[in-house]
Amino acid sequence: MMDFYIYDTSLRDGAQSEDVQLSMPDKIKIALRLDNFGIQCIEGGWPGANPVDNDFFAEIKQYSLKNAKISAFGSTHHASFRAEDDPTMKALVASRMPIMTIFGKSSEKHALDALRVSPAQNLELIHNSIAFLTRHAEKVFFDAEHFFDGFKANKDYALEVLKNAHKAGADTLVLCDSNGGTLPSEVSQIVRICKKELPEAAFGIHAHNDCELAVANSLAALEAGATHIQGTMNGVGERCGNANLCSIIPIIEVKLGKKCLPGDMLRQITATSAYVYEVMNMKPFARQAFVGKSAFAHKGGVHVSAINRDASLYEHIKPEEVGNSQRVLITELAGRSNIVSLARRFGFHLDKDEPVVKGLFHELKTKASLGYDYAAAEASMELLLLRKLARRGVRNFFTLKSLRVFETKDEAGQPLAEATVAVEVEGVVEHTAATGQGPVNAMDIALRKALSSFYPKISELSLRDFKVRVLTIGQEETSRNHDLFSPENEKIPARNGGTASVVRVLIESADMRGAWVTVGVSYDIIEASWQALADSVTYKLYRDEWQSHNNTDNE
Ligand SMILES: CC(=O)SCCNC(=O)CCNC(=O)[C@H](O)C(C)(C)COP(=O)(O)OP(=O)(O)OC[C@H]1O[C@@H](n2cnc3c(N)ncnc32)[C@H](O)[C@@H]1OP(=O)(O)O
Ligand SMILES: CC(=O)C(=O)O
Repeated sequence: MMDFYIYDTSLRDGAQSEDVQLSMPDKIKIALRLDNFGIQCIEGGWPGANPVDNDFFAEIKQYSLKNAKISAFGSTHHASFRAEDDPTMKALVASRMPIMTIFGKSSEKHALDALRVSPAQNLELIHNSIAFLTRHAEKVFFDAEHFFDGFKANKDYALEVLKNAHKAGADTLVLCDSNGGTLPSEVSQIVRICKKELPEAAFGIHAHNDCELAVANSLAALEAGATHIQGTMNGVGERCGNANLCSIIPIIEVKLGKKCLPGDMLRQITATSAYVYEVMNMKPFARQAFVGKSAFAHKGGVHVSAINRDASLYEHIKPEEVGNSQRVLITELAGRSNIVSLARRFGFHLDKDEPVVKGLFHELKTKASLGYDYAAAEASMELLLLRKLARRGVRNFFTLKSLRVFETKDEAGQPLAEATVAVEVEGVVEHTAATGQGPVNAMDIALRKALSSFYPKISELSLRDFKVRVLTIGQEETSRNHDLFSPENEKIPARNGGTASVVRVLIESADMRGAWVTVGVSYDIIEASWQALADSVTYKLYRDEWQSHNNTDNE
């Protein structure tokens, strides 16, 4: 038995988000994943509103869901029809979904200005629509749209709407902060009054995030007695979004010690959030509470020093509880503790005072201050660490003997890039040339050609992303850092901004085992790209060798 009823509206209100457009198969994929995750009710869309939603309701019937019931959403019937003749009501019934949710106006202003019906007529629309649908669904939920604004304008009318909906047979009265402008203290107070006026009714909350308060408002309602919470995965939704279930669910389970998911499904929430982002074709929000990439990422040396002693000193819950993990970042704000922690991740137990830690600390910190973003390029950081520790066979798989890149135009005036590369592998020099779509592509093709006879698996490597960023670190900053660190520190020659700026290149590469990111920094974009490319290829070769070495050991 769950303490709270989670109602997901990602496929309906989430799809009202400006940057979300879901196909029918996308909706099915998300619904199946949310069912698996343990959501109790999934609002599929508005039957009759568009072909995708119609197809979704037809298709979802082919699946037997283990946790969720699907709800079909719509409005109260139109004033010009009787409930039984209204197209929206008919489409809801035709969907044959077990749960039907309708929204109706709970503010006089909305009845008068948006619907252009009298407040008394609005009450009739609500009553007739709910009474009609209760004959066709297992449950009917009533979304009291603009409830909090309506209550503040005319408390008696807003309460009359709820009483009317309850009398008509609505199973849950869902109080909506449709414009997202209500404060938690108001939500709390208003929900308590509603519960007092209708002690036998079940209450829900549907909050929007226009004041960044949707989660806080949902929790305020829940603490005041609401048991049904509507929200979306990752908080997607119209305007600034809906209450984020990826925050509400962990708060209910971990902070309040109540249940809203079966068993230990909470551990799946980070993966489920990522899946929904992927299907919605959205970039995940790194700083998202609980499930974001940065939710348990530690950058400051002081923090890392403390978490190495006890993670709870800077973590409010254990990341594993929500299926996330701790990350320690190596940046200009790192201390030696960051290095110790990083090394431990790769299986090396180092002491903070070991010379190798000090050396690594200086090198990583100086490079970070010069623009090498090791938080983004973890593969480059791993290579640097392993090289410094001279462990795990990170060797020079190849030595660059020469590199020439030039650009010309073909007869049609199109740009043509050509690269020639000479590399030495175990005493043998290989010299190749290639043309490409741009200088980096040409360099990439030429390098792989040169290495392919030595390392045939190089053909598995693909470059997935290439990002260039002009850095704004000033020259003064570089010299200040040189005072701070040892003289052998890498120096980047003077830069004057504009076209002489230093650039950072990040390359994301992949093979069948996964993806990795490498970095290069220089005032010369070709050199920065070369550094990132060389690290990418080295990382692939090192990982393959390490893997086959481990497999041999295990046989
Ligand atoms: C708070 C919310 O998020 S509610 C959900 C909002 N979501 C959507 O609107 C997405 C789906 N909507 C649609 O596809 C279309 O709006 C449709 C198919 C539902 C209706 O399209 P149309 O018939 O062309 O109407 P249109 O969208 O221009 O206007 C909305 C109509 O709904 C009516 N309406 C609005 N709220 C309600 C309500 N609670 N009860 C009954 N009717 C309502 C409006 O009065 C208006 O009808 P009118 O012009 O006759 O007064
Ligand atoms: C019902 C709904 O989506 C709202 O009031 O915001």
